[in-house]
Amino acid sequence: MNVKMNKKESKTSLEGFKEDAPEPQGITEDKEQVDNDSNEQTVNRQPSTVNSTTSSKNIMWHEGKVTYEDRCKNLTQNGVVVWFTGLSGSGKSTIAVEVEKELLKQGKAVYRLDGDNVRHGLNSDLGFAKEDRDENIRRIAEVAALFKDAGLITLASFISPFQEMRDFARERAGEDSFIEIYVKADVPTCAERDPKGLYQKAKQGEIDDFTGVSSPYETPETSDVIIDTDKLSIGESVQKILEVIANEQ
Ligand SMILES: Nc1ncnc2c1ncn2[C@@H]1O[C@H](COP(=O)(O)OS(=O)(=O)O)[C@@H](OP(=O)(O)O)[C@H]1O
Ligand SMILES: Nc1ncnc2c1ncn2[C@@H]1O[C@H](COP(=O)(O)OP(=O)(O)O)[C@@H](O)[C@H]1O
Repeated sequence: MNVKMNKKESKTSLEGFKEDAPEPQGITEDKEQVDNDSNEQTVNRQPSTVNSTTSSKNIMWHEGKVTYEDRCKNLTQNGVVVWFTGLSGSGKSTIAVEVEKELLKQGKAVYRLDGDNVRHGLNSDLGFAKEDRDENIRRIAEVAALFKDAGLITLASFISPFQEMRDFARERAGEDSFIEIYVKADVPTCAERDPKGLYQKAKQGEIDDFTGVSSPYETPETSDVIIDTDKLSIGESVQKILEVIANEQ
């Protein structure tokens, strides 16, 4: 197994650093950021594959002795975030559940994050207005990036209707550790499937801000894979995604 470096992470993590900041040593990135805006000259240390977004000057990274690469070696796999986006009813959860089952059979360390499930706990305080959806995806993007840093194949299925937040999730995981899958099915198809009866409720005005009906879905511009569930069976979709994941390992 070849543990992969993350090109975009390397680039991003250098941004904003002083010119005399130390260069990365070996495969583990360990950089120091000296904050000159603060009287106290705070030093922020950043880990191998998680880049800081904190605006606080008094938060310091506590370096561990186990790296991302160490974890990947133990697990004999690379961490990756597989991000499923699409309308409600497009098939995100159905496909992700099958992909998870197949990866587990292959002996992979895999974990699935799902919109409905996460909204029962971590994000139970959030609704479906744009700012709530953005915060929902921001938190999930951070969680998924941490799971990836733990070395897991992380499946995330969320409507994630806004391009900006999908890009944020990609940036947090790192370009080389993120696969965006557009689970494509149009509103009429999803409304006909209506597995939870939500389109019916939305059309009757019982649900506000329902994606595709009264809230926008921005068609993905940068998906790595498009799965057209109008054309592909569940089995065909699962096989296609397993092949893409295998290429990342
Ligand atoms: N107003 C509205 N719009 C869209 N979806 C709604 C809404 N209200 C409840 N639900 C249910 O919530 C699930 C989507 O949650 P997500 O966290 O994936 O949404 S988002 O990414 O923040 O847009 C979604 O799950 P999926 O059908 O699996 O996509 C719905 O079951
Ligand atoms: N080719 C297909 N791929 C995925 N789901 C499909 C397909 N054809 C029909 N379906 C059905 O569509 C529904 C998709 O629901 P779900 O997986 O909950 O979607 P989402 O998670 O995107 O809201 C399920 O009832 C599933 O059986």
